[in-house]
Amino acid sequence: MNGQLILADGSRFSGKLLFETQAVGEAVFNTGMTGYQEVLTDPSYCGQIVTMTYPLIGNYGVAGIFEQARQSFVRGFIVSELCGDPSNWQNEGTLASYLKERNIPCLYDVDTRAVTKALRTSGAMKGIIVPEGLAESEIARLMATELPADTVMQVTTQEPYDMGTEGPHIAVLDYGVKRNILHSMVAAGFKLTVLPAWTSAEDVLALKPDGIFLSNGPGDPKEVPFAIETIGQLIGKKPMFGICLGHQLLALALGGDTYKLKFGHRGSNHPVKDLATGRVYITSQNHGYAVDEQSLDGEKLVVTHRAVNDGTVEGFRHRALPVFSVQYHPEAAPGPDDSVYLFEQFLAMIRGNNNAQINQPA
Ligand SMILES: NC(=O)CC[C@H](N)C(=O)O
Repeated sequence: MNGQLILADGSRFSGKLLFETQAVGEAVFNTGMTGYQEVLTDPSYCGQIVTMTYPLIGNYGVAGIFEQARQSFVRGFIVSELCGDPSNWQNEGTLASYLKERNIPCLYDVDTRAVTKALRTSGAMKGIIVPEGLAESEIARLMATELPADTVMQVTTQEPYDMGTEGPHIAVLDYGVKRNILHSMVAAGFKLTVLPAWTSAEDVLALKPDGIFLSNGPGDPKEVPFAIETIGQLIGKKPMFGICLGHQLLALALGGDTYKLKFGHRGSNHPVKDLATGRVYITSQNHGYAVDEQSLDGEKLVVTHRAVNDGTVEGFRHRALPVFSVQYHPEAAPGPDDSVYLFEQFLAMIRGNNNAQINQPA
């Protein structure tokens, strides 16, 4: 069945619908050559229609080990060639059946290069996926649908749970945490209690944790004011580490500001410079917002990492307190593991070395 991706600026891109469906979301693009299943299950994509720029998707199939959350939260998936004949020793099925079983709207055989050029030129914007021939009045109605603002509440865990058996105890505030962040922390030597996003500062501290972790997650950080307030109450009480949405919320809680990037950073090969050493790391990223450098209080905070492509803030730390965060994803999945050392840096910080700056061995 033929279908279309229609963007809010009126541009239309044709393709084939995997099954009859309609979808509304923010249209974005991801430049990863692999990792489509991790993208589909990364809760940070909640509410978005993701276009994969790599022209062949599905070529190594799907497998349970790649899942990053209890379910997919993407609103739609746009690909060029959808491979129906995967080959990989871990393969458990085709991407097409995976998408159908989970009811994830997919438009394939699309000129994804044209979609990406449109989003790069005009910026990320609302998009809809519709069957060809849908009445224009219905298209206008779908396009007018409000995008949800409560995405963190949709993705966070409903109940606390524990992971790991030994090491310092970390309270993880789950705003949409990717499983590989949790696995990376357990591998680094932490014991975790993962908490719903709405957990109060009092309840976090009642666990007597050795440190607090602020997770990645979907949406505009300013749409989660309760999290900013809770983080504000926790700063200085325990060592703290934030990733992606956690980094943005930490900046807001410290009096800084965030803004929306034109088309964001999504992919597995984004260069980031560590400003202390001059070393460049290749990182996995997925964000549409960034911390405004000018808004950070230079007396208290120092920018530690910067994106090489556009110079935006990729990390900062507190000058006096054991508090730091990064915009990129050190756990990768998919992507290079250049930055997993940050979990060890957090461990060293908790063990009392507040100025821990552990760099990846040469
Ligand atoms: N991966 C993330 O945590 C994304 C953070 C935020 N939702 C953004 O788009 O910027």
